[in-house]
Amino acid sequence: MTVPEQQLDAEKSRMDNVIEQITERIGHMEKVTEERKSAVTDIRQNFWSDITVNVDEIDDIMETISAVKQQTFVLKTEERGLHHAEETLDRLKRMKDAPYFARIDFREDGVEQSEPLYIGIASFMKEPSEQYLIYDWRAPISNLFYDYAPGPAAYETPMGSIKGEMTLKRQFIIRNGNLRYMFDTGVTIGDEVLQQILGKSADEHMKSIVATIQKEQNQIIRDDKHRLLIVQGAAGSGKTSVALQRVAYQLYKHRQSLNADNMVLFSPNALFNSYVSTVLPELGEANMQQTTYQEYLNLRLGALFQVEDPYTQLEYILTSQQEPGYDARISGIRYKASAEFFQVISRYKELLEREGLLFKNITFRGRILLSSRKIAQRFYEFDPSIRLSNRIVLVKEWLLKQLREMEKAEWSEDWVREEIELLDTEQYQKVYLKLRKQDPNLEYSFDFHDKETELLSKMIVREKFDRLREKIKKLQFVNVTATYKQLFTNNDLFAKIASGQSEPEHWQEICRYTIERLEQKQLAYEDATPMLFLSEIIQGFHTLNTVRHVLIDEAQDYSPFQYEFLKRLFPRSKMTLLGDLNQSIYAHAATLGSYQPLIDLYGESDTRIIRLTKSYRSTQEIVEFTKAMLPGGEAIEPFNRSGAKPKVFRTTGRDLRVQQIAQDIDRIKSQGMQSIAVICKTALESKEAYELLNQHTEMRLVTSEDHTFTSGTLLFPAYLAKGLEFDAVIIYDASDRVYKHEAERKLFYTACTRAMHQLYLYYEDQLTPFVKTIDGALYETVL
Ligand SMILES: Nc1ncnc2c1ncn2[C@@H]1O[C@H](COP(=O)(O)OP(=O)(O)OP(=O)(O)O)[C@@H](O)[C@H]1O
Repeated sequence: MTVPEQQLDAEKSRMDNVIEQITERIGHMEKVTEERKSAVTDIRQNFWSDITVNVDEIDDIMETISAVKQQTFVLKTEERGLHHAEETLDRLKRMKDAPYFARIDFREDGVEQSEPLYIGIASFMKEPSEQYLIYDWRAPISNLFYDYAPGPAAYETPMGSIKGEMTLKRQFIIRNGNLRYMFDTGVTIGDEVLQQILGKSADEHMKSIVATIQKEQNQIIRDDKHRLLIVQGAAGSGKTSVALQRVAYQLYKHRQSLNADNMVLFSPNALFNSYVSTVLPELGEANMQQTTYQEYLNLRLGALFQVEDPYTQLEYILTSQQEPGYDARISGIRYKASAEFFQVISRYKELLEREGLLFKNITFRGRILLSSRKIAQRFYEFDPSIRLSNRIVLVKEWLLKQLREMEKAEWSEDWVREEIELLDTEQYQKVYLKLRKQDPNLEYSFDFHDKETELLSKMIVREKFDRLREKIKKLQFVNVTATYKQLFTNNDLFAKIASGQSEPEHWQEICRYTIERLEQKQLAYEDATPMLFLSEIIQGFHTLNTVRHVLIDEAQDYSPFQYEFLKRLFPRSKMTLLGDLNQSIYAHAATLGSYQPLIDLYGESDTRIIRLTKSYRSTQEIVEFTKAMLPGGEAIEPFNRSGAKPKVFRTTGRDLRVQQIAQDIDRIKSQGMQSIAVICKTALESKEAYELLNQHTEMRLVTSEDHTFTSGTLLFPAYLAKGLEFDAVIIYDASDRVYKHEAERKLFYTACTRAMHQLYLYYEDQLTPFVKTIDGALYETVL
């Protein structure tokens, strides 16, 4: 709806006025920041000169400590003040360029006049009246903008619901302090602004969507009631965007009790982390902790095993169909990801409380000091009602005590004398000084040599035993690997604890494969979480209690087993899971065929599922084309933005295909598109494609080792492109020999849905059966 000229002028002059006030405030805050900076520097420089250090008497020492504490407190307070001033300044500078993006006029019931309210990334008040010139988008009243069209409306406050009428809803696009565009809207949030935003080129960083959050997305951002929030959203429906705005919202709403360090985002890989890392700072918030599941596995298990990453596992699944043992591996992956296997490990724990836990021999210089059998005997002598992990602690203490006795027995052993002979001067010197300190006249006494030998012996033995003690303190005497392995070597044991479950297909082969890898100190990705879980329940869980909110993007890629583990890892946390079952690409995906296992985690009453069906990323043509690949894809709704039809090229031979792709890339670039992705099925295919294509046109090969996302022409396997988006996507080889098996459908869909404006597919002979639309694309044959 166009706005009359007169109102446009009024808005412009209001905006200029607000910017002027922001500019003034910036000036003021710059001064405040400078003053605080110099106060902090001053305290740091004069930290000790303001304190009288006196350590003569105990009272003096106490007084000195108290003065240091006092001074530290003053410094910390000033530093906090400086940090706050810098943050405010930074936010004001950001607001100066675009102070707000919306206006709503709201008349509260019982009040005559409606109030205009302007909404921006943060609140701004007129001084000294404290009248709001801008409301933070997260303030309760701002909810009106996201949830209502003009007409009756209401918003919630801590004091209750405020009802009234929205008489105007207006949107602005302000850039660099200039009002570029403004219009009044009748619907919840007008399509015009969104169309402009979505029509732009892809960026190397994700953008914040605060100005155009849609009603169904807003529910996700503001949900505060449920322990577990599950978002099932179509490709491009804004799941990642919403997750980040949700973090910003939570940080605002619970600013007294929550900070960015209490929130963790699990994302698929480091590349994706780099892609989303700027959204929160853009909103003036600190970034939450960002990690990947693999990073956590490596942290916990990396010292003991070579832990396979999910991409290596996936690469095997996609490329090794013909290899012996393939079906057994797939069956093993599925089983070890399942809730059934989780149950097996839980029942195993109950059994281990009574019998079967394995320990390691404690050896010293090739001798067994304490045998695993003896340790096990001691372990099972403790009262069985004591928790497994507590009994381990008791065994640890017992072992340390035993060790003290054994250490003494070593002092007079021959090997100690031999080691003394080999000591260097520095070590001798150390002992000599120590003895002198004990008795300055000692070196003249007749037993000096004996004393020296005694001390050296103790020193040598202690050093060696310290290493043993260190291992015992880290509970390395428990043989978790062997205890896990037992499940695969002892058929009777497995049958006993898995009773009631049907034996997984290819079980004997799964067992062989598992044992073989463990013996090579390799941990297959499917074994990593079960092994870690077993280790935690035996040795005590390393819970992360300070984390209050966990967000998991690409949630469909985690298994029920992993969710059970994460639930225990973060016992005090809310969870937001954002996923799309249509983009499940892992072999264990079948174990999460629905969200039921997730609902079971915290129970129905503590769980909410929200579905997002509208896709914003791609043009209507691309969405129509891609949704036809999915059974049940009809439910996906494209956002109203039109573009070119996807193009499908049939070529006669690989060389021609490569030439055609290279030509198309150059043409797309000449149209001004910044970001182009050539997507292959696997890393293997990507390498080959890169070697061929790079001879014709410049591009970057992306691998799972990459940490930074950049724009330009990138080439990578589909699974690494997850969560990302590009102006144009080129599917390197869409032939049916590449994408044929049903298990590859979702991978293919994921690859195609990365395209925002243009999509190209190339194939030879036969096109993949997953492409169904005939009218929705342009078909061409290149000869
Ligand atoms: N309300 C919105 N306003 C503006 N842009 C939006 C909105 N919602 C989504 N988008 C845009 O749509 C694109 C897709 O969003 P996002 O990546 O968050 O979707 P997704 O559901 O996580 O996708 P996928 O599952 O395919 O990775 C992004 O460019 C995002 O900025």
